Amino acid sequence: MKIALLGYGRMGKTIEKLATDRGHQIVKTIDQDDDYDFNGADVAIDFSIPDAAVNNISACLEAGIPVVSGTTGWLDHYDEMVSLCENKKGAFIYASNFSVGVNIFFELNKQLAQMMKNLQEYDVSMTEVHHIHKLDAPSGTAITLAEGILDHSDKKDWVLDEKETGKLTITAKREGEVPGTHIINYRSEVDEITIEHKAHSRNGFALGAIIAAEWLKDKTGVYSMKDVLGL
Ligand SMILES: NC(=O)C1=CN([C@@H]2O[C@H](COP(=O)(O)OP(=O)(O)OC[C@H]3O[C@@H](n4cnc5c(N)ncnc54)[C@H](OP(=O)(O)O)[C@@H]3O)[C@@H](O)[C@H]2O)C=CC1
Ligand SMILES: O=C(O)C1=N[C@H](C(=O)O)C[C@H](O)C1
Repeated sequence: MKIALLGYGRMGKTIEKLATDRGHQIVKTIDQDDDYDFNGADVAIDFSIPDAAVNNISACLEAGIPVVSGTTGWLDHYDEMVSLCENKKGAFIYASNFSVGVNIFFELNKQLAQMMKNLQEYDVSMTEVHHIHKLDAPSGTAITLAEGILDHSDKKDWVLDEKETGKLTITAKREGEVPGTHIINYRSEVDEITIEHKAHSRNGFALGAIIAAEWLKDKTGVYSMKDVLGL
């Protein structure tokens, strides 16, 4: 498979290594200020920055190239990208987190939230920990987890680093080179339940994105990692 990488930072470079090991070819890396010449790519993978994701995804869809995006912090424009993909009869997957483990964790989180739904004595909160270079907070993964909780809760919204009655608190910590840790805690006066996903490196995110690209290459439509993994 011929891959164009949009964004050639920590994730772009990790994907390059793992994709090459799987027999794929990186035919183009597009970083800031590059033009959108995809050099015959079969598929594009975007791990760039929040401000660039919409232009990058649009350029792929306009060029008829299936696109996998893992960039976080741009989701106010998600519906526009879905419409563009449908208009162009293109192919598009976004995931806040491509690792298989986190996608299992998303399902576990929803099941736990469902079980805790009527147990008013427990208060739920979330903590995410990432490296100091991360531009957005809370993480995209934390927002997906929060949506999974809010769907089964009296809480109406989430708040970042604050406590507000009726809202889910997400605490975002930035420490050293932490690849990504997400913790959900249900606490009552008598006990607490905690579930945690801790990435040991970026390899899980990168491998998941490559698997998504392999899966998407010959399809049209808008998909999620749930479709890719059959969850
Ligand atoms: N969904 C998932 O599974 C995961 C998502 N992420 C997300 O992926 C994104 C990238 O993370 P990471 O690799 O760590 O970040 P980096 O900062 O290491 O890489 C981002 C790269 O994008 C480049 N860039 C800037 N502007 C553009 C542009 N217009 N077009 C293309 N590239 C551009 C930057 O170039 P320059 O340095 O020159 O500005 C940089 O090389 C983040 O949003 C992060 O949250 C990360 C891990 C997993
Ligand atoms: O910026 C990162 O590094 C990560 N970003 C994603 C997010 O915002 O959820 C996924 C992962 O946690 C690493």
